[in-house]
Formats: sequence, structure tokens, C-alpha cells
Amino acid sequence: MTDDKLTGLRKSIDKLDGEILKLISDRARCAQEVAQVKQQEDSDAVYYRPEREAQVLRRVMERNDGPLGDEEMARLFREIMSACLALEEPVKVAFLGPEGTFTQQAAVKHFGHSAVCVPMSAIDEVFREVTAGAVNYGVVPVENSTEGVVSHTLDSFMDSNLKICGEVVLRIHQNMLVSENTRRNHITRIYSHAQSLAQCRKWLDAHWPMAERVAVNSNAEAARRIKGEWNSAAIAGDMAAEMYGLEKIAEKIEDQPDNSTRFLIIGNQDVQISGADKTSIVVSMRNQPGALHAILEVFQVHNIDLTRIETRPSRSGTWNYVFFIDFSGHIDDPVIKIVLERLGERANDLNVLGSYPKGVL
Ligand SMILES: O=C(O)C(=O)C[C@]1(C(=O)O)C=C[C@@H](O)C=C1
Repeated sequence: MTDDKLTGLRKSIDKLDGEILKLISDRARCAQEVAQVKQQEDSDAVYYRPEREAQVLRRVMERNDGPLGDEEMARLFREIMSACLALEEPVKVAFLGPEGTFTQQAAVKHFGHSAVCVPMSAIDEVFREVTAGAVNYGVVPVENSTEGVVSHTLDSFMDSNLKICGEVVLRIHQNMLVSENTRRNHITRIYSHAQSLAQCRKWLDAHWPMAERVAVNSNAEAARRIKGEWNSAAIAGDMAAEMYGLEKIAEKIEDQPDNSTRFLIIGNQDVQISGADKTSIVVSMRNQPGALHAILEVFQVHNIDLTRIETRPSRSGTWNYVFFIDFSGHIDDPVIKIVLERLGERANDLNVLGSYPKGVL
């Protein structure tokens, strides 16, 4: 009886799979036609359209009635779109490597598995590769909910004409990893990226107070190193653990359970309005009392939601403050145009880094 029921259900699944297969193929053919239209309009056509992708994913989440969760369903569509885009033109993405870093995880989350991801050894290298046209886009970390801003990324924008085309937020879970060679009772050294060590500070104080904490270039580098050392462990994410075949002796060891990192997608593209957007700008002000107030006032008067403000020392001697500001809205929104005009009147220099869809997944 139950066997009959199971057979019947599997028949239904086979039939549905057939329909899904046909529909996905129809969709892929549509995307191929979209590519032809883009090509006819402009021989240098840009195939990847962040605003359209954000709209597709948001609509999927709005329309979804379960039983799969909204994010789960959006992730499936993320992969379908990634494959459709690869049919139009495979996207090449540089990320802060090596393989197995959270930045690679962010790149895959944003572009899907059909994108070609290329590891770079430093943030400025990611910027350089995109500027040189060797890749279409780059992915770099910009802020962590526990540790704050990645100042290297902000500084790189000061020397670059690249635009921000998107953002992606990743929940960061850290693990304590050992290799098959590690003598677990003799761990005297723990490798990780400085930010990850800081994110796990309390856990390390409680569990490994005597072990030396050694900061290296990336978590993946930490994972790679311990393969050859019997007395060391690493702190890194799941991707690095899998990539280097390491064992997790403790999971989710970050001090803040909602630890997350925000990454930026950088490219050469002006992104159109998606309906829920953010804009990032850099503003230089003279060192005088009230400089910050003069900026904030403009946002307050026009009722614009500021999502982040960071101060960095200016590189040139002319200005003392450089403010990196993120706010809700798109440069093509009439009110944002006015805000930018007003800010321009008060600032020494104002540079729009880009308007882009708010992270969906
Ligand atoms: O709508 C487009 O412009 C497409 O190219 C189609 C499509 C999709 O599969 O939906 C694919 C890639 C783009 O980044 C956005 C959307």
C-alpha cells in the first residue's frame, strides 16, 4: 500500500520535473534572445543587469507561498539566472582570494555558480583587474558587523574610477579547524585573518588562552598553513574547511551570533533603478567646525535614510576629512539629484561611487 503511494508520488515528481525542465529551457531560450536584442542595440552591450536580477529575485520572494522558504526559492532562481546569463555571456569575477575565502562565498552568492571566479591576492589587485578589463566585476569586503570597516577597500576607491554595481551581505560563521597531522592536545598556535581572530576573541580567551594568535592574509591561507604543522590550528569558514579537507573541532565560534560581512560588487557599469536602491558617495570637506553637520543636515532636510557614514583621512594635504556615505535612493531619483546638488555646494569635492540595488539574498 505505502509502496503504491510512493510509486505514485514519484510519478508525479517525474512529471513535474519534466515540466520544470521544459520551462527552464524555454526561459534560457528567452535569455538567448535578450542577448541578441542587446547585441543589436549596442555591439559593446552589457549583459549582466543587476537591477533586473534584483527585481526578478524580489518578485520570486514576494510571490512565494511555500513550503520552500523565500530565500531558498530565491537561491534556486539565482542559479537559473546565473546559468541563463552564462548562455548570453559568461561573467568573469575577481575576488579577494585565495580560493575558499568568505569573499568567494559572497561572489558565488551574488553571481551564482555559473560565473567564473578568479582569486586575487590583495584588494588593490581586485581593483586593478577590473580596471584593466581582465575581468568584468570584482568582489571586495567593505564592513563587518562586529569589527567595522575594511579601510583598505575604502582607500582603494579614492584612487579608482570604478563604480559600485551591487552589494551582498553574508552571515559569517567561523570554525576551529585542525588537519589530520594536528596533535590536538598540543596546539600552541592559531592562524587566521586579523578580523576573524578579533571576531572570535572571547571564545579564544575562554578555550585557548595560552595559544599564540597569528594573523595571516586570509582565512584560507590559515587553513592551508596548518596542513604542514602538527602544533597549529586555524579559524576559517566552511568553504576553506572543505577545500583543504580539515576537521571542525568547534563550529560557530564567533562572539556575535549575527556576525555578518557586507561585500561590494565593483565594475564599470552605471546601474539603473531597481526600485529599492542605495547610493554610495565620497565627500571631501575642509577641516572646519560643523563640517559633518553641514552634510548631515542635507540628508535630514530631504528625509533621506543614511545607512552608513565612515570617516577616512584624506590622502592629499588639501582636505582633512573624507566621508564615505551610503544612503537609500538612486541618483536618478529627483530628490536624490537635489540632495547631491546641495551637498556639492557645501563640499570641496563630491564623487558618486554608484547607485545599486540593495542586497536581496
Ligand atoms: O533581462 C535581461 O536583461 C537578461 O539578460 C535576462 C536575465 C535573466 O535570466 O532573467 C539574465 C541576465 C541579466 O543579468 C538579467 C536577467
